[in-house]
Amino acid sequence: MDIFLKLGKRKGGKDMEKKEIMIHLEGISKSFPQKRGSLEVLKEIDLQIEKGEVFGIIGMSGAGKSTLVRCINLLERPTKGRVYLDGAELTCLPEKELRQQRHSMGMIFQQFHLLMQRTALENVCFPLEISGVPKEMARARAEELLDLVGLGERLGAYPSQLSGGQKQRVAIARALATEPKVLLCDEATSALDPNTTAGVLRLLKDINERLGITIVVITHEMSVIQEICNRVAIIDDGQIAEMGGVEEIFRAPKTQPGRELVYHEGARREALEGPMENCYRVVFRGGISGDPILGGMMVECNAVANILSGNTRMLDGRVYGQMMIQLPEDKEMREKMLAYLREREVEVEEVHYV
Ligand SMILES: Nc1ncnc2c1ncn2[C@@H]1O[C@H](COP(=O)(O)OP(=O)(O)OP(=O)(O)O)[C@@H](O)[C@H]1O
Repeated sequence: MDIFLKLGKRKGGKDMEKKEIMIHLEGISKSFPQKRGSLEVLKEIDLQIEKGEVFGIIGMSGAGKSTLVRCINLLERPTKGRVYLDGAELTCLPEKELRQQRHSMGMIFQQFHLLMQRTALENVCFPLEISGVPKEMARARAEELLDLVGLGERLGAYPSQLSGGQKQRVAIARALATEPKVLLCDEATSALDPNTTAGVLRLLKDINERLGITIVVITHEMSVIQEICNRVAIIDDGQIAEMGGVEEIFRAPKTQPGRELVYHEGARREALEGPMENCYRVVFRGGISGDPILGGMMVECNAVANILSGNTRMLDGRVYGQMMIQLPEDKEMREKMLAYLREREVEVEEVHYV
């Protein structure tokens, strides 16, 4: 298998770069038998995740995200296709060797899955003990990892004595115990409040940067993707609808599932509010509080835009603002206003619901 992916020319003008691939899914399909026939949950998924990147997989409920992540570590056997990890095919391995390879993939879950009768330290020691690491060594490594996740002072605490965010930190330390190449995160922050979520995401990013571990983030929340991922695949009905850089997809999603996730965080507003006329999504560099471009447009054109919603996002260290606006019915006036925005390098796209 070719484990190098040619990326082509990048924005900064760098020449062709070769990136090594950590996870390669080739034509993955998965069906579950039903009383009558079968349910096709994944359909011919092709995906390459580079070494050292934080890759997001996003989709609405039932899209097949969890099944996909379980096919990566082969907790679920794909019906068709091959899975490669760091150049080695996993799908052809006998169960014993596969168990060995699974140590290269740590996983964390929404519900933490900690052993409630064991302390934080014992939870982290557990995978080391079952893989035969001597007790003292396991303990030393577990202490080091709990320190890394900010719980160096809570080694003796039981899960019931820890907050949700702390439990997830223990789970992260446990997942790192076997020194995996990849960390799979299945809705790891979905049970946490926004502040705790931000802390856990910062920790994951830090682990990615410090340890160079490839991270795969499964989520239904675009804000999670925007916070830490480099690239994202949007899954819809068991297929990849769209894939690309997070910034690129935020600025101009190309597919309907992509637009629903970016514009409305996955809520199907169309069904709730019905179509609207003359509505546009505008994306500004530098956030929406900086240059008063919309104000300038209204003064210059002597017409009013109805501001329907707006927010600011930080993507890869750069600030972007997005707004949903409604422009006047008069076509000539609308075009004048749109031209004003486009001249100022604001990205504008007509939307049919907000
Ligand atoms: N073991 C199974 N047997 C039968 N059907 C399954 C099984 N696992 C998943 N499914 C079905 O596959 C579809 C996709 O489920 P999956 O959990 O992968 O989606 P998801 O995108 O992770 O959704 P959610 O975020 O709601 O968990 C669903 O219709 C689900 O009922």
